[in-house]
Amino acid sequence: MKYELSPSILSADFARLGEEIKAVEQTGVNYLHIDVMDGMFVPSISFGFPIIKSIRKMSNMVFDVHLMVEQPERYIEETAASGADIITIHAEACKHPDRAIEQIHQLGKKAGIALNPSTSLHELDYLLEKVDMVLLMTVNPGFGNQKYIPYCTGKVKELRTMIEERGLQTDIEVDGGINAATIDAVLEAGANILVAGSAVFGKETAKNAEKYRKLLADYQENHK
Ligand SMILES: O=C(CO)[C@H](O)[C@H](O)COP(=O)(O)O
Repeated sequence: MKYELSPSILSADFARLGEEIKAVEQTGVNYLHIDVMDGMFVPSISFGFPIIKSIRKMSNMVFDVHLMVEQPERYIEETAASGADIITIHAEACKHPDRAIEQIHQLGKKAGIALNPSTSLHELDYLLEKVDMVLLMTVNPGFGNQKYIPYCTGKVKELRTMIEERGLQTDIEVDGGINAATIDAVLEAGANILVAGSAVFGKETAKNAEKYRKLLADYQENHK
């Protein structure tokens, strides 16, 4: 399994966004987590497609776009056109997730389905075979720098078992409160793509990105 750090630019200094992204990219981190928030599905509003288009021009990282918006199907085409590589929609926000996932694949992008902490894994019963990634929120979505919700560890474990029992290779991404105190638990539970916002961006962005990149590379090396 491949382990990836996906630094969330929600915690970056937007006045120096290009520099911040370069700092993580230069350490060899492959993914970049991009949260689009609409002020409806989640309380806050982050940024939209003009920003994604601009940063696409200066970065070759895998753009891991997390649509925290109501009726995300309205924006799938624009997300793809902006330069996303992975498009993740929330099961709670979408009336026809099966159709939305198909649309993402038709546009040549990887599809992710996201679940809030208290949303049951049963939402995945008929979708798991269709997605490339499941994003499990490990905080209630909407803000960076929140505390990891401990019951999510069991949920990650349960999902990894479900994936293995079905003979799939689906990625599990965890998002929210991932830092030095929680990283071991989510890795041991079976997550392989780790979003980290406040643990990476800040005064020592490059140093933090390198620390977690290396930790994941070592973990991968020891779990072949
Ligand atoms: O989805 C999110 C919040 O809703 C974000 O990805 C958030 O940036 C994670 O931040 P942190 O690592 O600081 O918890």
